[in-house]
Amino acid sequence: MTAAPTTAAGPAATPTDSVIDIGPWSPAAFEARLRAVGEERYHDRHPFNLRMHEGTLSQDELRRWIANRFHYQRHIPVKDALITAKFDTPALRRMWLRRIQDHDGARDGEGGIERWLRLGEAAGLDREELLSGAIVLPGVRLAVDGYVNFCRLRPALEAVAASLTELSAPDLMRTRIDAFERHYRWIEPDGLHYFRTRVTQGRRDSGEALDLVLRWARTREDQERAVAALGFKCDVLWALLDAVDHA
Ligand SMILES: O=C(O)c1cc(C(=O)O)c2c(n1)C(=O)C(=O)c1cc(C(=O)O)[nH]c1-2
Repeated sequence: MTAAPTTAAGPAATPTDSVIDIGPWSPAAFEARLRAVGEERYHDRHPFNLRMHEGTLSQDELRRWIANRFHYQRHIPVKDALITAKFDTPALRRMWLRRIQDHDGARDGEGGIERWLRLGEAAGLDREELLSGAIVLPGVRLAVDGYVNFCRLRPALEAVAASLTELSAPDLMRTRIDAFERHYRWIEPDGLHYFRTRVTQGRRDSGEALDLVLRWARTREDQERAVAALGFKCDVLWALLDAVDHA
């Protein structure tokens, strides 16, 4: 190997040194990096989701997924409460509290958690069994704990960036609704209401979160942390499906 040429002033710049740029990415380049993480690592490519979409999951497999995903759903408002507590303005807290209300509803019998329970019932699962958490797999518990604790411990920028998997979620919801209507007709159609609601909610939530992340990440280091947070969240969703797939 040849050493890099030196000058009297010290080592000369190598071609690699000359392209190192530690300034922040432009907003467009930063957004492209975030979107690329979703395109490469989102769980829509997981083998379990691919099988779901092609219609080859058995009834037991689909029920196992619904029961285990319920564990994720019921923890979303918990992690959103942890994120809300990091904000120091009423406007930000109001924005994030709406997410909690989307899941918990304004009263009993409303909201995303209730709609997910109805999805479970439409698939023949017992509401009390879902609520008991008895059928949650160890790997799913760990993945969900990982996400909640990430949002508990990391700064607001990273916790909000982790939610940006939702940039890819609306497309996945449409694919899923289509697959359920076509291949899994044994599930009562009313049960799909959760997914229909999430198309609009996911688009609005991810748009708001993206605006915040683009605004808050001023340095390259912040931007890289945000990209890494989104990569971590992709791992959470992937690990959850690994556990369901290999059960
Ligand atoms: O079914 C899915 O594939 C899926 C994915 C995601 C996601 O990308 O994190 C969410 C949801 N669903 C969802 O229903 C939901 O409420 C939600 C909240 C969040 C979040 O991180 O704040 N992600 C997701």
